[in-house]
Amino acid sequence: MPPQVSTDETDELFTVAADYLRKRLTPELSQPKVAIICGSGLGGLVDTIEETDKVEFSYEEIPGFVSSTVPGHAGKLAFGLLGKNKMPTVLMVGRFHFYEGYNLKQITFPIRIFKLLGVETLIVTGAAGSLREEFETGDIGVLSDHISIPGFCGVNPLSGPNLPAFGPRFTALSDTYDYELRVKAFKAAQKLNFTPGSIKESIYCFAGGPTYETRAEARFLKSTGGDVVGMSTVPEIIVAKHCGIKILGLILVTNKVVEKKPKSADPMNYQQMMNYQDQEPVNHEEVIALGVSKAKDMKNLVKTIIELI
Ligand SMILES: O=P(O)(O)O[C@@H]1C[C@H](O)[C@@H](CO)O1
Ligand code: HPA
Repeated sequence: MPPQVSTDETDELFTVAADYLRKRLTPELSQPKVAIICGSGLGGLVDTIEETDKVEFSYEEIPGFVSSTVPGHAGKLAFGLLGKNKMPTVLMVGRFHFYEGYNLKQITFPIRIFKLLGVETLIVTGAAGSLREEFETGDIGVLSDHISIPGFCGVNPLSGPNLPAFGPRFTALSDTYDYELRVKAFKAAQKLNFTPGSIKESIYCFAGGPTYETRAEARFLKSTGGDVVGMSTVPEIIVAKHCGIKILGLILVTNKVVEKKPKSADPMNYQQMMNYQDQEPVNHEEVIALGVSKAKDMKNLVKTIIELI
């Protein structure tokens, strides 16, 4: 049974967890340069590494890791070589979410382990709902910025004592999303002949979940300037930025966020105007199914980006 994480114990556990993994890996795999976090339904990204090289650890066996409790998040760490350039890579096949009851230190614990192992680039993937007409289901968003709704209320993974070994007390987030990596994402999409316009720069709104948005919340989020909304991604990105890892965020648009009222409603017909039920509510099964159906595109995209690094 691995030690359980409490916020106070976490600091020493970074070294314990990194040593645990290092001791069980070949020198080639124990110093990954790239880490990938697989979002809902995107666990298939693990197939981008060759089966022959792959070494996997279930989260339950790694000191300090909590468990993935959400369907579509397998709960294992996979090490291997990825792409033609055989990039040493670690994949989190399944992530942790705030709404699972974990604190932000627990959710972001793996990021500092990656830093200790030598990771220089983090590719975060996730599912998100579209807040904009022009963001269609199945589109891929390349994150250019984010808005952390919990962050405005002081819910931030860097709250509490700073860990100077990893980074400064105050971290600027104005240039969080690496320019070169964003360009590489678009180059890779072009190389793969993705439909023009199906990959777009996007601003991600982080909401705590697990509830999807009310119509009024959706309207509020649209007014903030965000393009997509999801329940993850930002905590990991903040901690990666704190410790100087380069970041690329890739979002799969799995659904459209609810509309205020039916578009077709006749303003003179109160029965139509008050009937909000004509849009199917979003559900997690649909989110996973979309992820699985786009898995091949996401895999090819990530692999091609890494070959351009
Ligand atoms: O882990 P991600 O952000 O990919 O998953 C999204 C957010 C919730 O976990 C879930 C809701 O359907 O999908
Ligand atoms: N809202 C929040 N999180 C999500 C959504 C959504 O519509 N879709 C996938 N994750």
